[in-house]
Amino acid sequence: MTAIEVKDLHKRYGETLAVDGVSFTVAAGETFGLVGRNGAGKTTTVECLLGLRRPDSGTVRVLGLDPARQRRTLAQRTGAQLQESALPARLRVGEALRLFAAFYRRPADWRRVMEQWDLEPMRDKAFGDLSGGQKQRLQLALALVGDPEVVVLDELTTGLDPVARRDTWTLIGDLKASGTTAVLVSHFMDEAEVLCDRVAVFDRGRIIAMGTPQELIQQTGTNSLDQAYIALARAAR
Ligand SMILES: Nc1ncnc2c1ncn2[C@@H]1O[C@H](COP(=O)(O)OP(=O)(O)OP(=O)(O)O)[C@@H](O)[C@H]1O
Repeated sequence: MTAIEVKDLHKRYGETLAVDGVSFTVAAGETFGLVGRNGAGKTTTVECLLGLRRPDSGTVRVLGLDPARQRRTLAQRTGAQLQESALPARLRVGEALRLFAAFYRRPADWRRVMEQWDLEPMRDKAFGDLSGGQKQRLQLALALVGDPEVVVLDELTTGLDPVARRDTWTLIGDLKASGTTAVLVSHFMDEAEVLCDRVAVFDRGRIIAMGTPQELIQQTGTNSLDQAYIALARAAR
C-alpha cells in the first residue's frame, strides 16, 4: 500500500524555484529519507506533505488525502517535528504532551511517550528553560504522541548529544517495527544509512538519486552512504 505519493511537485518563492519537479512514493511502513545540501528543497517538500504549503503544481497525496485541501483530517493521522518550531516559553513539558495528545482522537498514552523520550525528569520544567537537545526530544515526543500513521521528522537528531542520538535511533527503530510510515530529513548520512529503507538525494529542487542506501553505495562504487552522497552531490555540480 502506498502511504505517500508525490508527482511532479513544483514550488516557487518569488524568483527562487525551491522544488522543481519532484516525484516519489513511500510505501506504508517505509522509512524514507530526504537528504541534500542546504536549500535543496527538502523542507519545502515536507511542508507540502503536511499541507503547510500549497504546491504551485503537481500532485501530493498522503494516506490518499490532498494535504492542501484536507489538512485538518490529515492532521489527525500524521505527526510532525519541524525545524525551529517553538512552544510558549512557560508551557511545561508534561502540559505540552497532555495538550498535544488532546488534539488527537486516538492518541498514544502521553505519560508513556514522556518516559520513552526520557522526559519524565523534566516534566515540570518550562519549555523556555530546556536545553536545545531537551527541546528537540520534546518536539520528537510531540510528533509521536498522537500515535500517527505517518510522521515527518525534519532534522531528527540535530543538536542531540551522541547518547541521545543513539537512543533516538533505537526509538525510530521501534517506530518502524510498529508499522509507522516515516519521512526523515537529515544531514547525517550515518543516520540515514542505518534508519532509512530508501533515500532520495535532493539537489537544487530536484531528486538526483533515489534508492536503498545499499543501491546508492553500489551505484557510486563507494563504501558508505556518506561517501555515496558526496560522490552524487559532486557529480551534480
Ligand atoms: N518562505 C520562503 N521564502 C522565500 N524563499 C524560501 C522560503 N523558504 C525557503 N525558501 C528558499 O527555497 C529554497 C529551498 O529551501 P528549503 O528550506 O526547502 O531547503 P532545505 O533543503 O530544507 O534546506 P536546509 O537543509 O538548509 O534546511 C532555498 O533557496 C530557500 O532559500
